[in-house]
Amino acid sequence: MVLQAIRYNRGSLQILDQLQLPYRELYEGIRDTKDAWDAIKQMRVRGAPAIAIVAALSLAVELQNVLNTDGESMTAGDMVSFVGKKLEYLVTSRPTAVNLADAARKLKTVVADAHSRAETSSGSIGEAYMIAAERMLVDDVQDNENIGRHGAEWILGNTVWGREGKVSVLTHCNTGSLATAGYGTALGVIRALQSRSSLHHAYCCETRPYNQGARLTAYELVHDDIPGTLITDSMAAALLRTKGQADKIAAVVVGADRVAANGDTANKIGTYALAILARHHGVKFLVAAPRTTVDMNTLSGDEIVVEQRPSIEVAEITGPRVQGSKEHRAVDLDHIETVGVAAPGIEIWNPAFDVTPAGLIDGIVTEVGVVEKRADGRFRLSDVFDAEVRGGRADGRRKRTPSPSEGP
Ligand SMILES: CSC[C@@H](O)[C@@H](O)C(=O)COP(=O)(O)O
Repeated sequence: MVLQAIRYNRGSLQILDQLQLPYRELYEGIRDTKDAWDAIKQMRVRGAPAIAIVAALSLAVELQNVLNTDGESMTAGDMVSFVGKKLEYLVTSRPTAVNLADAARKLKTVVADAHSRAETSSGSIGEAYMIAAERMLVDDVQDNENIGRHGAEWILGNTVWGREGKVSVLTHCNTGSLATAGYGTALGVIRALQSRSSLHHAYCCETRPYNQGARLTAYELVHDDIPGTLITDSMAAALLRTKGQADKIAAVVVGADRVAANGDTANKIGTYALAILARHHGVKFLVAAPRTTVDMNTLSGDEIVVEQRPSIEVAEITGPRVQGSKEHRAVDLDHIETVGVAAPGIEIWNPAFDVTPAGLIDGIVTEVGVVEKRADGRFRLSDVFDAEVRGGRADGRRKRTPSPSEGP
């Protein structure tokens, strides 16, 4: 059965509560933007594309209810300002992933366009919003399948092990069906390699402090019968050194929360360390992300605001009590416990993301193809909006928005 983290029908939205995984598959109703804001902030839903889509759909659900109850009394102008305010509120839930801000910007444009039409009303504007938000859900899955295909082809064509036919890949955090509308980005590349029988093995890092790798990626690998092994983050160097050759580890593939115009990439904390390791060991380092993650308005990684998370995420771990003998361990879902793992009183630094410099990245895999560095050693990411990339298609332009001082 295909993993579905987001369940949506017009007027109804449910998310798979990721804080309960991998032990419990519990869906939770999202009735409005407040519910979505809380779920995003508390990381019951996480992952850059999933956050954006859940936020957008939560407003679609809220609008459906508003139109059913107060639709008659609302003018078209009321509706535009209602949607604008709700989108601005949603964007404050988590700062680093750009997909949410990008979705909000696009949806505001949809609403403004609907308002400018001749026979405009609160109902027609709400309808235009809902159609656009629903489209995002569908498009994200399609984009991820294309990312998977381009990434798999690139690895198979650009690495020694790939040309021999089978590769292993190391990944970080969770970038799969749970972090997106479906299929996944970096995990989509792994799925695509597996589907063409070109995957030898997938390794995933546990991803401290929140353990998205241990809890979510490992769960997806097991769910999809993909040969996989979990390592702690601190084992990555030893893995590449001792098993890199024997296991044909051809690439480290990660997702992204924001790719700046020069290719610097914000992703889950620990990604930068993996990029340095990959370079040292001659392993390719790929970032897999849809174009909604590419932010042409952020010129370099220095401009990316990295979210600081609460210190308890480092100092404590929550999970079900484990019982049984050494050989037969069993989790007791009736006893969820939080235990300390740090000395009380110690100061804690907990940035959720780090920025990998473009110089350490070999390719940025998007739904329109893989962007590689040009002869001058730099990425030209505007190519993804012109689709001048390998195997690309020509559509979806989104260039950097000029600042007022730059003129038209
Ligand atoms: C396809 S999701 C890519 C990234 O969003 C992912 O790797 C990541 O860093 C998620 O961070 P999270 O803090 O769990 O939302």
